[in-house]
Amino acid sequence: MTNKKSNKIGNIFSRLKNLKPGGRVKLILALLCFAFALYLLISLVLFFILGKSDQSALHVTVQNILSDPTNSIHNIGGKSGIYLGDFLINRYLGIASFGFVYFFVLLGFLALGGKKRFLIRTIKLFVVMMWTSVTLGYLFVSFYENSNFFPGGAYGLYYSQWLNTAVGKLGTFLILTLSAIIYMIYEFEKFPDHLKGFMEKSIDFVSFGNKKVIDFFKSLSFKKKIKTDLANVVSNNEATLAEEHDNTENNFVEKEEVTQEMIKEQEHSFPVSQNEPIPIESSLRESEISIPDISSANDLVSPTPSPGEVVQPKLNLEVAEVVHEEQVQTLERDELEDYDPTLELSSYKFPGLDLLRQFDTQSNIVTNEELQENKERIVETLRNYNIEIRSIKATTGPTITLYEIIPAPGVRINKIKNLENDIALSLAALGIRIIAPIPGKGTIGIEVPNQKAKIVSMREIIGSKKFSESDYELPIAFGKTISNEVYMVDLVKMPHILVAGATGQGKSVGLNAMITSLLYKKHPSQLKFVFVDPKKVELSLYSVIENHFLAKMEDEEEPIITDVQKVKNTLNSVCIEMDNRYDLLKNAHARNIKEYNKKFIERKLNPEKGHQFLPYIVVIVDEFADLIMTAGKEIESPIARIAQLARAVGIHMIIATQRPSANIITGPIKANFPARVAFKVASMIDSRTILDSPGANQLIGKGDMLIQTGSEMTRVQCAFIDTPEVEELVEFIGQQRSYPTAFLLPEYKDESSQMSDDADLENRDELFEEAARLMVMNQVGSTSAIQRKFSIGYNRAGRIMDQLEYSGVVGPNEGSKARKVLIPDETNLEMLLQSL
Ligand SMILES: Nc1ncnc2c1ncn2[C@@H]1O[C@H](COP(=O)(O)OP(=O)(O)OP(=O)(O)O)[C@@H](O)[C@H]1O
Repeated sequence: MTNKKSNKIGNIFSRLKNLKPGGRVKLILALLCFAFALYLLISLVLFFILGKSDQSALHVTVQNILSDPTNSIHNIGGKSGIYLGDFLINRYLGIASFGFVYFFVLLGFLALGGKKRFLIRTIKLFVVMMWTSVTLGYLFVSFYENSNFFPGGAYGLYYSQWLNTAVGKLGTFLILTLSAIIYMIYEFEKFPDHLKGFMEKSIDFVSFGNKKVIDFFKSLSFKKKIKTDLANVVSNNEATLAEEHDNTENNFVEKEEVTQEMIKEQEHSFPVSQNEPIPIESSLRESEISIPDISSANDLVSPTPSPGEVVQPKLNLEVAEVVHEEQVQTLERDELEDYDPTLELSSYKFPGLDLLRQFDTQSNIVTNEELQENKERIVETLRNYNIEIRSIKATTGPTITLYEIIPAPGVRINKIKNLENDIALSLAALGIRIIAPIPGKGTIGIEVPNQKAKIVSMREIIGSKKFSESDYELPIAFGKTISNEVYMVDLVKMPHILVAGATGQGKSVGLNAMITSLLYKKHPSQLKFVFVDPKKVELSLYSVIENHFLAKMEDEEEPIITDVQKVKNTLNSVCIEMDNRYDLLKNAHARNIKEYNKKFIERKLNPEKGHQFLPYIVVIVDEFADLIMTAGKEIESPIARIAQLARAVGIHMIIATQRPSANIITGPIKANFPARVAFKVASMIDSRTILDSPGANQLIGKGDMLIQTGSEMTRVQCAFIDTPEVEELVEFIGQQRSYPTAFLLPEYKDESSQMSDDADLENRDELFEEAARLMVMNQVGSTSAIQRKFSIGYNRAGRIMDQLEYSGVVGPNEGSKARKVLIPDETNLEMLLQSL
């Protein structure tokens, strides 16, 4: 070990020997500066301490320093020391002259290449020295008379007195204080850094571990050799002070890009570990704070030095206090605020009640006479048929009055029911309906139209507490019941509505009322309509709210779809939207749109994975009969599909027809539209088609309607909203800031263009072969079987089926029957597949 150490020392000297001439000059200059700084420091300090006893020497001049060899001087700096002390302290800047020591230290560093900020530091140093000198001259004038040393020097005294004469004592005081404050403000932030830098440099300077020296060595040309030394130093982990320089040097060699500033940063951030071996940079740092033996990190006890070994000065290891980071109870995160779907149109203003018309409702009140008259006639007619009644009660509605009677015991209900026409005759009124019994009441109801019907305005419905406070997802307010209650439903629960009524009975007004209630409650981000209007006039009003509330296919120009072919495409596109939404719901593990949107709002779903806030889509089809008559199954199939499945994904339908005949309202449609709304229809058969019971044929028109939800049937007077009101409403919405486009529905390829794709067996669907095997195995050609088995959408399954047909696996479409499978077994199928 001793040999190793002496080798290392030998290396240092051999390196010094190899210094280039330029390097040597720098080193010599630096050493001269440091030596002079030290000499000056000692001389100045001793001038203070021994100044009195060296009084005689105060008359030393530069000439007699060398010529007079007598040495009666105590200052170990000799005559020169005394001269310097006297000159700098008394005749020049006073105590501030100590700054010259620092100046020579800086010069030394400059010689070693530490050019950085030399000039600034020097300027600052002289400013501070001058200020100190003047201030001390100002404060300690008396010293100049009684003492052998002048605190501010002659310079300080001269300028303080010059200031006194110029601005007076107070002015001088203010100037000196103010300049000190200004300097402190400038320096305050940097002061700790400066102090630290100064301390480090001083320590480095004293301990020979100075970075400038290291830099100096670094710039020399003996890197290779030092690298080898480093390997030894690190592996043995027992470096001497000199070896640390090797380490340091080598570290610099390997990381030549590392700047001095970076080293400083590492110095702050380097972790202290007592168990792990100290990495190279650690040894560098420790060397810089003058801890010579880096092995002490693992082994703090130094071995007893053997003869010839260089004994290192024993240094205390200062262990930094362990910092205990404050702990928190819970992890605080910047929680993202909930997503607000309305944000994009946050300035959207909901329409106000003032857009709707107020009707005079007072003049149409049913009078008492009318009620009495009607009561008498009912009682009389029944008596004519020997039917006695125990009590009769009238409830006046907007269009009709309900007379509830309780017959005498023993009267057969059917008997009263059969008297419908007779009562109508005696009352000379149309639209009498007998409800026998009224469900859940045990009474028989006779609905008699009022002489003057009262118009139920949309305004009173929208303005009702029930509507405004409703928390329905998709509230639809229809109008008022017989008992004058606002009748409203949640479309989400319906989930689709079938509307029928003969022409002129209030169907269009009814549709407008439904749309209006939704427009009054929903923000454009929450609801989109798909309007299908083959009559082209009824729903065209709504085109002005295209970019707010409408949905359409991208390549579709008209927002209201009127062309039958386009209706077909749009409905199929809604089917695709439905399939897409199901995929999204499945990925989000949500059972319905409400859950899905809740998750999205709470930012639990990643938009980058295709998730988005899903608005409700309400498809409104006016004149459904026209469509079915022209396009038949092509319209019926997507409508039935949407009606069957779309509820959970927020797609709802309201379809209206003038002709509620059995060939229009077919089984699949009826089965999937449990909510029916009937305006007056032409015949009892029509009423049965729409409501599965008579009644709609007995209505009085003008918005008088029957609403059937499940088994419940309610007679309602539809709210009235006329065209100008609707125009004003949509105008109000339309003029507001909107989305750039309508809500875009997915692209749907028309079947005729699809046929070429489907027929193209080169581009067979990847599920084609598996689907073919499924068909052959089951011997049933069913599209829905493909859908179910492979969990794919209707359109894709249909395409696969077309490809199967084209390749001869299954036969052509046979309507409601399943297709024939043309391949008898799997062996034949495999042969066919190979030949394709
Ligand atoms: N709720 C209502 N209250 C009062 N009057 C109404 C109401 N609904 C409709 N009417 C009256 O009936 C007329 C016809 O209504 P509407 O246009 O809605 O009938 P429709 O069934 O749509 O007819 P079509 O099928 O021929 O378009 C209206 O102009 C209006 O005068």
